[in-house]
Amino acid sequence: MLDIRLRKQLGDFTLDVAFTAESGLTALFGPSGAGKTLIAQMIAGLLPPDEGHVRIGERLLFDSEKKINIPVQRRNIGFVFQEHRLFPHYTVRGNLDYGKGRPRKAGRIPFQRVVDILGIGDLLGRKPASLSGGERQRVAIGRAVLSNPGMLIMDEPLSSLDEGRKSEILPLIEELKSEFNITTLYISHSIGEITRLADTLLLLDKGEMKATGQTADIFSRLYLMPYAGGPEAGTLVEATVADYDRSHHMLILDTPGGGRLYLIGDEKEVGTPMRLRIRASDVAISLKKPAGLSILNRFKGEVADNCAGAPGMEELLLDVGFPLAARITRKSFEEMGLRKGTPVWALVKAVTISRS
Ligand SMILES: Nc1ncnc2c1ncn2[C@@H]1O[C@H](COP(=O)(O)OP(=O)(O)OP(=O)(O)O)[C@@H](O)[C@H]1O
Repeated sequence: MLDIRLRKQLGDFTLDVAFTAESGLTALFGPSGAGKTLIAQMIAGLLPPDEGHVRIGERLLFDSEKKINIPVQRRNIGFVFQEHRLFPHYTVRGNLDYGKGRPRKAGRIPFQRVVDILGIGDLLGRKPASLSGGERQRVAIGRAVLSNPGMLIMDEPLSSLDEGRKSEILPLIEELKSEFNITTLYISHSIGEITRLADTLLLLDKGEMKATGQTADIFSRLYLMPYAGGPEAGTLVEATVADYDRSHHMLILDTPGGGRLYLIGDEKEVGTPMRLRIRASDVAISLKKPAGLSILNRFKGEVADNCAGAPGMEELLLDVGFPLAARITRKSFEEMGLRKGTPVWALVKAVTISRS
């Protein structure tokens, strides 16, 4: 459990935030300059807040009123930064051993298990300079986890990597998360990373918290669309595998509203839950039941809400048994005469849906 309140004035910039988060992975998301790194630094003890408190579980690390300020090295927080920051003269094993911390209540995190999950067993004798960027970052993640931290702060841990490396490491972070359940604050610009990993989302803008809550819930709040990802904004759908069409390499899922959703992908066991992301700009709207179209995903519903988006754009929230965000032109919106309650069909191409 995190319980945080921070106030800090730096020149013209005011950061004033308060939030709590259960254990699990909490993502801190917001545009450049929002104050994400400042929050991380203040929790870590690298920068003193003007006012506030930092509590992780039962440990009070900072309290301006009680004049408590535990120094950074005693806060027991593991870090992963954008660049790896490994010790160049140590081998991979030396780097992993370096951070060894006190065992947590739940016991010491097993070295071999972390090495296996991260796939770095063959690298133990090598020095960081001889590793690829992705390998170095896996070692940096391993070092942070093996320090048995009370909390992990990951500040844009994948942003220096190319897409291929990112998609290799993301599932490893997911596996570490589910296996060791370390309270984690994960800072990222990437909607894809956040929707995949985060249990709780903190949406920050200009030093203020715009929203906090369950990730899927925040992504379905229309008024947050401008903050929640710009062109990447959209909806998270929690669906369940219902069937597999092997000849078309296609998963068939049940959505919360009962409608079927088609998605390209490898076979999964019936009943497997999947979190999917549908970008608002990938949703088209029809007033009539669609026919003669290639688009497989067709959901019947109605307009639940709407608001003006960027110039020329309209943001809509559709109720199709689950909340589905759609972004269309203002021109289409007006020509179709859409308003709250208008019955519509929502269309989503199967190839645009990504596994979150
Ligand atoms: N020492 C400082 N003096 C004055 N202003 C500062 C100082 N450090 C940071 N700031 C300002 O505080 C704001 C928040 O900075 P911060 O680095 O936390 O943003 P961020 O959300 O992490 O951004 P990014 O995603 O680009 O890393 C910025 O406007 C920054 O210019």
